Amino acid sequence: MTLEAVPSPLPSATAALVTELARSAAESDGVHPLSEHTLLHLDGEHPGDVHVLAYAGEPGTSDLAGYAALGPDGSAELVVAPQYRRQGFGTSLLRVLLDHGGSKLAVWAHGRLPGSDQLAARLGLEVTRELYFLRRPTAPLAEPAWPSSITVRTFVPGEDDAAWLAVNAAAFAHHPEQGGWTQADMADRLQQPWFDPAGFFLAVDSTGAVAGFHWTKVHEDEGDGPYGEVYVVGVSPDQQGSGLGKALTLQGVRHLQEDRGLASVVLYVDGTNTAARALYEKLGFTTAALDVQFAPKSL
Ligand SMILES: CC(=O)SCCNC(=O)CCNC(=O)[C@H](O)C(C)(C)COP(=O)(O)OP(=O)(O)OC[C@H]1O[C@@H](n2cnc3c(N)ncnc32)[C@H](O)[C@@H]1OP(=O)(O)O
Ligand SMILES: N[C@@H](CS)C(=O)N[C@H]1[C@@H](O[C@@H]2[C@H](O)[C@H](O)[C@@H](O)[C@H](O)[C@H]2O)O[C@H](CO)[C@@H](O)[C@@H]1O
Repeated sequence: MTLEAVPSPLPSATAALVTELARSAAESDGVHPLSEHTLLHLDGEHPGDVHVLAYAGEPGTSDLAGYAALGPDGSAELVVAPQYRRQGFGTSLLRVLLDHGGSKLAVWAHGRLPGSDQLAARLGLEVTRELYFLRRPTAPLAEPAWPSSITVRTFVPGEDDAAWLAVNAAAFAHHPEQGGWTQADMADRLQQPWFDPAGFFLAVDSTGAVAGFHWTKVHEDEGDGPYGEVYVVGVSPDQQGSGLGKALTLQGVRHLQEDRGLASVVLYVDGTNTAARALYEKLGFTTAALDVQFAPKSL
């Protein structure tokens, strides 16, 4: 076993090995081990990112047994190839993450698969965050009821970027990742094949200011048939409690099931987000899976 910590950028040949390793694990586990953010950061230079590579044999060969990603904020993910499990690769990768991330480390366990709790406990980590994965099969939905003076339109790339970033930052000021999105984070996603401005809704007030948004996403080529996602819904704090979030959510889900003909819609929501969870439960979403983050136990 050989491990090496590599600062971004990752050589493209190595990135391809990591992508294949993640695909193999997802096929075996039924859960993707790496998030959209980590996959986007496999390519290109992202200052502060660290890639940890675990080789069964010599470094630099194609015999990649495991991979871990560590961001400058301490968020991390790790995956061991199915054929290399129970051989200590996960423990070794997690030790390197702890060496580099220290007390800031917050490592995801998507789907909280068997072994993740045991591995975390062995190295003194505890669950510090729960992220619920909800699903709603296509079913009739009410028309959106827009608050007075609010109209809805779709996002115009290159024109609405700054306004969206400002409302997103305000709506998610207390969110560990979403509120900190930059123009670069947005641009990464606008360039993705799944991006569709027709599925990105902006609620604007009588002055034309953006009061809220619902950005939808369609997942294709992920094994099962295509499905939609409530990718992110946000309402400006001064507009919250007026029915806008419900109207925006309805607008996007109706678009996914009626305009895009998708059989189901999913979404992710933090366990502590009582307002959003209440809204989605009311609209018929139910829990399909749970992701957790582990962090070093507080002393
Ligand atoms: C998939 C995702 O994007 S998850 C992330 C969702 N976005 C965020 O968390 C960003 C910060 N929060 C927000 O932007 C808003 O609070 C939202 C989007 C969660 C809700 O938007 P709002 O406009 O406030 O919701 P709205 O007024 O439409 O209320 C709809 C329902 O949500 C629930 N709800 C809203 N606020 C609360 C609250 N503070 N406590 C409990 N339930 C609440 C209620 O069930 C409400 O139904 P009601 O009509 O019976 O009151
Ligand atoms: N509802 C959103 C904004 S608050 C949310 O909670 N996003 C999470 C979620 O993101 C998903 C993840 O990146 C998946 O890999 C990707 O396929 C989905 O499209 C994303 O919505 O999980 C992330 C952790 O894995 C988390 O950082 C986001 O905040």
